[in-house]
Amino acid sequence: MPDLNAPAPFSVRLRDAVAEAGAPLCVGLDPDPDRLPPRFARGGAAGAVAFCLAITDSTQAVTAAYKPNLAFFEAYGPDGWDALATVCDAVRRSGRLLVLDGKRGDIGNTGRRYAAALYDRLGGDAATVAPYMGTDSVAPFLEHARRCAFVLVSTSNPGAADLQHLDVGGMPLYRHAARLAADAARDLPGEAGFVVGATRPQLLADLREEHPEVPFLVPGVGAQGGSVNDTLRANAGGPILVNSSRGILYASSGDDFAEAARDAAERLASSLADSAIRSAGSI
Ligand SMILES: O=C(O)c1cc(=O)[nH]c(=O)n1[C@@H]1O[C@H](COP(=O)(O)O)[C@@H](O)[C@H]1O
Repeated sequence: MPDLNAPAPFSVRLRDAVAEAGAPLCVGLDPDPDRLPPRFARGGAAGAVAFCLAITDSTQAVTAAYKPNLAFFEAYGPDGWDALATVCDAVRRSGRLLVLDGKRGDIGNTGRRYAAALYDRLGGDAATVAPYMGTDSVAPFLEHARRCAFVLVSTSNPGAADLQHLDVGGMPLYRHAARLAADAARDLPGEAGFVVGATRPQLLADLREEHPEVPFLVPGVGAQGGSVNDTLRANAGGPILVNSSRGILYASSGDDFAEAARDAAERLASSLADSAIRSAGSI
């Protein structure tokens, strides 16, 4: 008998979350003490929690997923773990997808503990995973049914070119990373997704052509300069989450920060929705 209470596969939940939000918007939760409004910055880890909860409250109507970046919580020390757990609870209660961005990747038995922390303890629907230790380092994140391992395939930063774009046996290394993740997921219960930066839309288009059904997590719009239009055109209608962190979180540093974040999220969501319609028309 199927368990009717079990959550649906990640791809199904992604499709539903995007339909409910009206756009494939992922809001990154990167509470940076140097950027928080002063009254939150003074509050340490508790200030970061209060700030993130104000952001999730004000943006959730148009948001399909939230992506806490673990670095911004871990930097608070032991209190940071509690802060992260509180923010994760709030996201789960909101019904939005929870993507945990820790960029993990290690030998198998260590990887399994990372996966237990992110999926079982914190309740993440997905986690970001670094693939450069190979298949056995990605596999622990694919052993959990209904979860998605977003593998760092083609990242948004300038240094992506240092290794990921190198020609390896007639094909750039990032395409090997994508195939490795997709192949590993075939024999395991979890799903593989790819992190693909918005800053290089041609690479996104190439990956989408080869992997039409794979969910993409796309950071790099807004503060890093990637274009929403180019991203959605290159994506050709595939499953996608487009992340913005600083462009939403720090839209204002004043007392109106939550309203400013809501306005920024609404603007980005509506430009994502418009671009998706335009690119569907041009196919
Ligand atoms: O895995 C990620 O989320 C990620 C991958 C990547 O290639 N580039 C990238 O910027 N990120 C993360 O996405 C977020 C981008 O933040 P903003 O540039 O402020 O929108 C940060 O949390 C980064 O760590």
